[in-house]
Amino acid sequence: MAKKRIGILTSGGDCAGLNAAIRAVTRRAIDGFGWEVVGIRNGTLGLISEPIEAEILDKQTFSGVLLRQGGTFLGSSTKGDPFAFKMPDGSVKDRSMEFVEGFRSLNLDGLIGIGGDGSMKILNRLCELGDIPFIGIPKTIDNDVALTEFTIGFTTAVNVAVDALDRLLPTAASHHRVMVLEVMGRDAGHIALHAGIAGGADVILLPEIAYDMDKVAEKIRDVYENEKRSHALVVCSEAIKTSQGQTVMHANEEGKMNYGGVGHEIGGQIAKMTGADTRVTVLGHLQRGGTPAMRDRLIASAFGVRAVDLMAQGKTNCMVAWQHREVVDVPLDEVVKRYKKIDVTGTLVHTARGLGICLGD
Ligand SMILES: Nc1ncnc2c1ncn2[C@@H]1O[C@H](COP(=O)(O)OP(=O)(O)O)[C@@H](O)[C@H]1O
Ligand SMILES: O=P(O)(O)OC[C@H]1O[C@](O)(COP(=O)(O)O)[C@@H](O)[C@@H]1O
Ligand SMILES: [Mg+2]
Repeated sequence: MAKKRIGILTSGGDCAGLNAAIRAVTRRAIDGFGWEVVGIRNGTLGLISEPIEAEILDKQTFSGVLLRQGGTFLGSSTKGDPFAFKMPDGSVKDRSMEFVEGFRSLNLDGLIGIGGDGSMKILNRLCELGDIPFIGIPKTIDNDVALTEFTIGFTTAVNVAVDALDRLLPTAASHHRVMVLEVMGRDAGHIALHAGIAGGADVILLPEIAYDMDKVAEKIRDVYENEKRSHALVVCSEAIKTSQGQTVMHANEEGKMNYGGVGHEIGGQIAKMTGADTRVTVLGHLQRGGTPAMRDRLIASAFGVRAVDLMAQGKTNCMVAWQHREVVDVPLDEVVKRYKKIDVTGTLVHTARGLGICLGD
C-alpha cells in the first residue's frame, strides 16, 4: 500500500476520551501502515488559519498521560463554521474553499474527524466540496449521534452526574430537602435518563416526554408522606420546557443559543406546590471534564483503529459506530439526516417506570 499522510481533527464541544481516539488513530496509522499523521489544531479553524495550525503526531506524542486525560490536546471549536464564518467586522463569509485549500496545502490524502452531530454535518459538506476522503468518529457527552449506541465522552459525563447524585443524597437527607440536578444533553435526554436510573432519582424529566407539574408534585408528596422519606432527588435535562412551554436558553458570545437554567424553574415550582425545602444544582461543564471512563477509552481506541483501517480500504464518507458490542461503519449521509433521541418505548424508559421513577407524565 502506498504511504499515506492523513489529517486528524477534533470538532465541536470537547469531552473525555478524545485524546485516546487521537492516540489510537496515530498508533494504527504508524504501526499498521507506516503512514504519517498530521494533527490539525482547533477543529476546522486550524486549516483556515494563516499560517495553518497543524503538527506531525508520532508515538512520542502519546508517551505520557494523554490516554488518561480529558479534553483534546489538539483543541476544538464550536465557532467559525467555514460555510458561515463570522468575520471580526460582523459580516458573514463563506470560507469553505479555504478549508479545502488548507487541506491540500498539507499534502494530505485523507481526513479523520472526531465530532458530534453538528460537526459531522459540517465536515461532510466540506469533504464533499473538496473531494476529500473522510472518516468520522462520533464523540459528544450528549450521545445524540444517530446510528451508534455510544459516543466517546458519554459514559464519563454520566459518571459525573451519578457522582453528583451520590453527593447530593446525604445532604438532601440531612436537611430533608428536594435536590434538583440539571444535566446537559442538548435536545436529547440520554444523560438524564442514564444518570437518573443509576443515581436513584425519584423524578427524571426529559425533553422526549412532556411533563405535568401536578404529577411531579404528587410524586414528591408521595415520597414524603407515604414512603416516609423526607428527601427526594429530581434530575432534569437542560432542554425541557418550562410550564409556560418555553426552553431556557442564553446566547453565547457568538450569539448562538445554548440551554441552561431550567432546573431553577422546576425547583421553584416544586417548592411552591409541595412546600418542600428545595435546592437546585446546575451541573454544567463539569460533565465535560475529568479522567475518561473505561468505556470511553475503550470505544475511542476501537473507533480510532477502525477509522484508519477503513481509510486503508479506500472507504470514505462514513462514520465508525458502536453497534451490538462491535465497531461497524455507517454511511455519513444517513448519520447527518437523523438525530438520536431517547426511544420512549425502549428498555431504559421501561426500567425507570418499573422502578417507580416519575417521568412527569
Ligand atoms: N467545525 C465547526 N466549526 C464551527 N462550529 C461548529 C463546528 N462543528 C460544530 N460547530 C458548532 O458547534 C456547536 C456544537 O453543537 P453540535 O452542532 O451538536 O456539534 P457537535 O455535536 O459536533 O459538538 C453547534 O453550534 C455547531 O454549529
Ligand atoms: O460549551 P458550550 O458552548 O457552553 O455548550 C454547551 C453544550 O455543549 C454540550 O456540553 C455538548 O454538546 P456537543 O457535544 O454537541 O458540542 C451540550 O450538552 C451543551 O448543551
Ligand atoms: Mg452535538
